[in-house]
Amino acid sequence: MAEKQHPVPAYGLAARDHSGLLSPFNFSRRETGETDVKFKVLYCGICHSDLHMLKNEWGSSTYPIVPGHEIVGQVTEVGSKVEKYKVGDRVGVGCMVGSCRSCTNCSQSIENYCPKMILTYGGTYHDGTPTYGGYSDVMVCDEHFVVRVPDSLPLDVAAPLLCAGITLYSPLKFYGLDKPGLHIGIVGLGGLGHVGVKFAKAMGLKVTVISTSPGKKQEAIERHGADAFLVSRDQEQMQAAMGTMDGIIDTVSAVHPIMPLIGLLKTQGKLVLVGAPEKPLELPVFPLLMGRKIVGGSCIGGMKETQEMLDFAAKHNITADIEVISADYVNTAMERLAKNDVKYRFVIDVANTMQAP
Ligand SMILES: NC(=O)c1ccc[n+]([C@@H]2O[C@H](COP(=O)([O-])OP(=O)(O)OC[C@H]3O[C@@H](n4cnc5c(N)ncnc54)[C@H](O)[C@@H]3O)[C@@H](O)[C@H]2O)c1
Ligand SMILES: [Zn+2]
Repeated sequence: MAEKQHPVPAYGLAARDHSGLLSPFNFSRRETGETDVKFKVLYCGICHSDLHMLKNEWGSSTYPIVPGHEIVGQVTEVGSKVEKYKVGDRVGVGCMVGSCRSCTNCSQSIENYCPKMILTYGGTYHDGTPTYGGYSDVMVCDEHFVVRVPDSLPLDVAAPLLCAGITLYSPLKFYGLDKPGLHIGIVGLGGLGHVGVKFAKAMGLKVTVISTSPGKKQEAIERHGADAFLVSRDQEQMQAAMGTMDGIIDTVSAVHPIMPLIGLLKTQGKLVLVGAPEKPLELPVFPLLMGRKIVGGSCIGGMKETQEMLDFAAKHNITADIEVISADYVNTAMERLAKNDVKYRFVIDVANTMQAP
């Protein structure tokens, strides 16, 4: 029984099956261990991955699922060996809550690629119990997987940075697409895409948004700071932009053609996929060979880099554009997210709207 596994009562929203419908769920969290931080969850962002997981679109979901990996809150208790945090601190937890801490990847601060990485929800913790995410009132997490939210960032608009922010920041850095003056494309102006534009602009890049929705052009440019906007279905526009980009970050959540994107790249340009469609994409080989082009992937970021990203966001005043919702709106929010009807991230006001009855 999830309710009795651990001593600390917790309350949240869970899906019981692949209908993905969320409803109230009583469960429990472990006692605050020596290196654990316990915090009251204040806000939690809704990532498209939550939707994929709720509906078992990746085939790996086990129910019940309490989603949520863009979690921010205030520390209420710390274990005796915790060094970095104290009661009252503003903290966040992203997509992972554990890893082996000893493999090559862990020792290089890329715990996100540890073969034993433990997801914030839908995973199994070291003690054998299932992990539950941030659509819940309380969180307990080892301090290594907790980050500090800088004081200048309001918590609600900072929450989406914990996943969306790091998912765009990390590939820009790793693939060398962070050099001022480079031209990059960002495909999909959703939760990931819109913060990606902001990070890329703060790095001094020229940014073109590539989208199927012409209606997003004005906001992409005026609100998020993009330099240009391409409607991916407009052949003429796409043709005119061929061979102009040093890199492209593709955030699209559904199956889509990547051939036109490869065409937009300069010789030796890089197409980085971060969106996670449920089915494979078709990979045209010749256009890659002819321009020595690179297709890569990227998955969130390590803990050190996640903290660096938050500090960078604070320095450059980067926050997400959000729609704050109450807990009882979450199923409607999921329906809207599935229809791309969100500007640009839903964030649940957990503290004020999610209380145990
Ligand atoms: N790699 C990672 O570490 C990582 C982290 C977080 C999310 N993701 C994945 O990234 C994807 C995007 O997440 P998000 O939260 O930004 O989602 P979102 O729904 O906010 O944004 C997705 C964008 O893709 C666009 N889109 C959807 N279908 C399309 C299609 N067929 N053609 C063109 N554009 C289309 C939408 O209009 C929207 O702008 C999801 O698949 C999610 O699971 C990956
Ligand atoms: Zn996410």
